Amino acid sequence: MKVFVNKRIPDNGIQILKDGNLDIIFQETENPTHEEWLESCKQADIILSVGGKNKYDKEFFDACPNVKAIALFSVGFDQVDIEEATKRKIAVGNTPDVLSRATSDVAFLLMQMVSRKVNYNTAKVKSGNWKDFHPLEELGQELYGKTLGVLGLGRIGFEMAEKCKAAFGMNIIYHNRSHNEEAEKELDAKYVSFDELVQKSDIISIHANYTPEQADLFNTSVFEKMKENLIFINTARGGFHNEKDLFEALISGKIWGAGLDVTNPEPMQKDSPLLELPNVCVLPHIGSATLEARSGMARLAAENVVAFSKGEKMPTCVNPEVYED
Ligand SMILES: NC(=O)C1=CN([C@@H]2O[C@H](COP(=O)(O)OP(=O)(O)OC[C@H]3O[C@@H](n4cnc5c(N)ncnc54)[C@H](O)[C@@H]3O)[C@@H](O)[C@H]2O)C=CC1
Ligand SMILES: O=C(O)C(=O)CO
Repeated sequence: MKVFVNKRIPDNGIQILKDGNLDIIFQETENPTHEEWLESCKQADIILSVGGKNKYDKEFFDACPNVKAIALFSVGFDQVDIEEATKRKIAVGNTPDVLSRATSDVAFLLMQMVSRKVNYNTAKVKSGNWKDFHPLEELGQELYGKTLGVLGLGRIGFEMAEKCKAAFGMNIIYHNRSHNEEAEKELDAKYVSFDELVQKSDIISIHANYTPEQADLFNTSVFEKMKENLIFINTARGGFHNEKDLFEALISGKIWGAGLDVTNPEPMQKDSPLLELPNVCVLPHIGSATLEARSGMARLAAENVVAFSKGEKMPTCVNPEVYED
């Protein structure tokens, strides 16, 4: 079978594909146009897909009837119309668990960077604007004993809550599709409604899976209900927050600060007004960017490809219904 790999992935993944006797098609150009990418997809039976830019929807499946499976190099699968893929019996795999530590580390890091305005303060030193010690300047806020609100307490949300509890003795509240009994037992996490989460949290960290129905979930009417000291952290997907509304909430003092690893659009425009604010820290979607996580992702994605090519079930399949008769 032919597998199309649209970006270079760690060597351990390529080795697994070679050992699985797959015929590998690599993307020839560094920044392919949509048409160039689509042409390569048309030749493949399986796509090993890196990045969130390429969408796998009805239009794509119609254009590439030969494609039988998609192995994503990500745990998030919002770039795929899963319902449509399942209808066509196209198996979709993702890369859970191996990146939970790295991604929750980034959420934890952003929370601390924002709480002490690290971004702004390092820029101050670099620009020569560090003048003198002042008792009233550059005051941050401490995180000890605060309430962390997790939206989407799954694999990554759990690890973020665990770190916040261990490091800062935080109270954990969460809103999820269902109760997370492990978190309730081990972290004393309390299930709350979305409204309660918004009103009671000192820090909100988003770790839910994104769907288009949740676009702009965090908008002015939601920011208005938050505490004034609220630190907003999004490492899930940029579509969850409305960037303009977030900016307004920050400059009007409705909330205190924001740390983003994901933006809408990505990459963020370099003239985004958010980048001018002292209590904001933006990272370029680096949640899973560690050697360890990326090699785990390469392994899982390649194993999904090989399993599918042998007629076996993908080990980490998003839509296992495709294997039912
Ligand atoms: N910044 C980065 O580099 C990375 C970002 N991510 C993002 O993190 C997300 C979460 O990953 P995992 O923790 O592995 O997924 P998961 O599936 O283990 O956890 C997500 C949880 O969110 C819940 N959920 C979904 N929609 C919800 C809603 N509207 N309200 C409340 N709860 C909701 C689900 O029930 C589930 O418990 C991914 O889908 C991806 O978008 C993942 C890895 C790296
Ligand atoms: O895995 C994901 O969903 C990412 O966003 C990148 O690792």
